[in-house]
Amino acid sequence: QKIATPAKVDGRFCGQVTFSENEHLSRDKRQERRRGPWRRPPSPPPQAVTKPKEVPTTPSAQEPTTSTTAAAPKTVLRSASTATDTTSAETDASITCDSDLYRSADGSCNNKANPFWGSRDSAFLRTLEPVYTEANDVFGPVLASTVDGYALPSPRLISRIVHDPDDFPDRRPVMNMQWGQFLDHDITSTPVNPSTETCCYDGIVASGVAQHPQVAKNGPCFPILIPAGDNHFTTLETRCMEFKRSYQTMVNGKPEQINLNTAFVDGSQIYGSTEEEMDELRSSALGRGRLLDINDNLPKNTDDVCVVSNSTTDYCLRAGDSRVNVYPGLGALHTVFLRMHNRIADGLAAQNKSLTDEEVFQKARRIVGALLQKITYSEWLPTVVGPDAATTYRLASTVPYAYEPDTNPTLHSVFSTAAFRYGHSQVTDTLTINNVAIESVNLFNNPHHVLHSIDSLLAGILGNPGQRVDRWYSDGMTNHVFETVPFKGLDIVSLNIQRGRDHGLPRYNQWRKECGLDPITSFDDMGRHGRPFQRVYRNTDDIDLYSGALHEAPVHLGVVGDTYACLISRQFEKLKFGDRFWYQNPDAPKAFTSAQIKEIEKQSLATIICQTTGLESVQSNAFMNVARNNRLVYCSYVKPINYSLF
Ligand code: HEM
Ligand SMILES: [Ca+2]
Repeated sequence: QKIATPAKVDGRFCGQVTFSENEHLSRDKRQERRRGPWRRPPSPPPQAVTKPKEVPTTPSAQEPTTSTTAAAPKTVLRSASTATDTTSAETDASITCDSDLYRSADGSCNNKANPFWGSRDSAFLRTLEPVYTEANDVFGPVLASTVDGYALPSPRLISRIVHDPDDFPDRRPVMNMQWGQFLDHDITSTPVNPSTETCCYDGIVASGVAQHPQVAKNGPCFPILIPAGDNHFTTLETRCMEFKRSYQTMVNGKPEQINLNTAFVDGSQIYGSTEEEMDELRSSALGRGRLLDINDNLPKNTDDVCVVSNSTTDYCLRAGDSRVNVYPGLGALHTVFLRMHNRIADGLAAQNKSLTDEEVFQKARRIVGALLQKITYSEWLPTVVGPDAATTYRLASTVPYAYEPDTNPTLHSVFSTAAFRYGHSQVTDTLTINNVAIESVNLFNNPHHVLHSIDSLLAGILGNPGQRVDRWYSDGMTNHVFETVPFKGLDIVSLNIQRGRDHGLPRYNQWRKECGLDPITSFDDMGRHGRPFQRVYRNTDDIDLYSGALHEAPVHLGVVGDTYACLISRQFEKLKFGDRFWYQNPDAPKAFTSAQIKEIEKQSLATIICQTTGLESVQSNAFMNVARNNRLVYCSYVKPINYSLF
């Protein structure tokens, strides 16, 4: 039962986010929208705080380098986040945080003194300064060894030699991976340069150039040139992989990338990261406070590019994050939470006849956000970074909560560019749906199974083992990502390594030191993994973070090694203690009562799947296998939230 793929999906790769003009409202428009009916009238007088100076982009980085390059998007970029945690930004405009009842759609005004911390369009933060080559005002990616000046290995060579396809099933189910992607799309989305140019031009490989000519000029093209001898991309035509550099702004004199999502774990992948997106995803047609649906499924996206094998029954899905179609497991979780929002809205509306559409919507959104935080921190994170890091970084929900206004929740570049991409190693070669193992190439960008087989899809994700986080990847992820034309698929490992270089990310050993770990001084330090690394890298100090960290053995009871556990835990600590609307914050506006928190904490991903699908049972921690200490929850016994408490 293979689903046919169309011959061509237009030049854009699905799952890659670019700016579009209408995504960007002017600040005035945003301010105007922010004054929705649920916003408290400004009494006491609104607190005016300053907005950081609009940061100009370097013409060399952003101006079209060829006639086919699209203009840089018009957007108000926020560098309130500043290049490091400690530097302060210049300011020139102000934003009025006139509402305090609920989270804003774009995450602004969460921190009252620094209203853009964690908001959409913030520049990423740096713990270690970015490293770019600097010549003639061009900041380019570092492509040579800092030790001996030799060219760094091609990302594809690293992928093929170090991260070759192999099969090491984990004890944990596919859901452990799937929550990671769903959560990732709540907190980070880095736009690429909006140019529509095809970077792999005819003859680029045959000409023998080391890099695309635009690299020296900081143009958008930075395609991955594949060395001869590749076992999959063998022809001159296929030995070039499309890659556009990320959109850049300038922060403290250096290029910086930006985040299109709200940093907070606030359900922005469900609700959108702007007021406009949120408005478009809502509907009161079937009752107050609901999200738009089509027969309890996600609504239609007419702008996206996805595989629609049967246009009468299938359509591209729409959600708060544009990448919803990339993988069916992801679309399934989006559907579960869309349904959960609508169940909650119906429950609240039935309980309280006087609530307006707006009030029901915001209350339901707040409960869904709390559920996401509870599941992420209490059920999922300890299985990823292990219970020790969860304790060290105060991630457990049993730690008494006190909001820290000096904690900046804005995402760190290293987290989005490398550490949190560890989950690509967990992706399996197939998903079993209706008893058929379907290959990745027929899963990417294909909403069919989400629309027609969600129960079977989820049962497979909960019941089948995922892959271990290790240096080995599935063939689907290294040779066939978003493939619609044979041998024109992408390699996720190559993209991740190239992205690290695009963003000027310091190298693996520097991050080990930053995390208080010993640097790797000899390939022998890497044990049996040293040999493949030595085949591609000349020096251990050249190893790219994304690649190097994946040779580490997992931490006790977690899936990632020490370096990623450190980088991931640090970020989640900030996302918790830097979130004024954190569900356990007793001082949050409209703070949940302890009875309400208890009621929320009774729910789990298992009970939520139970309430929104036809499954009969789900293991109580959905991220671990069924075991004596992880028994099945029988869905017929699951009680919905007691809405009378809210
Ligand atoms: C299930 C299949 C998945 C596919 C097909 C997929 C695909 C992709 C692609 C194509 C990119 C952009 C790469 C680039 O050009 O830089 C990306 C980025 C990323 N992925 Fe995945 N991914 C998957 C699963 C996951 C999982 C399980 C996680 C985490 C546990 C994850 C975390 C990330 C992160 C953090 C980014 C960077 C996001 C940003 O800021 O833009 N992905 N993924
Ligand atoms: Ca978010």
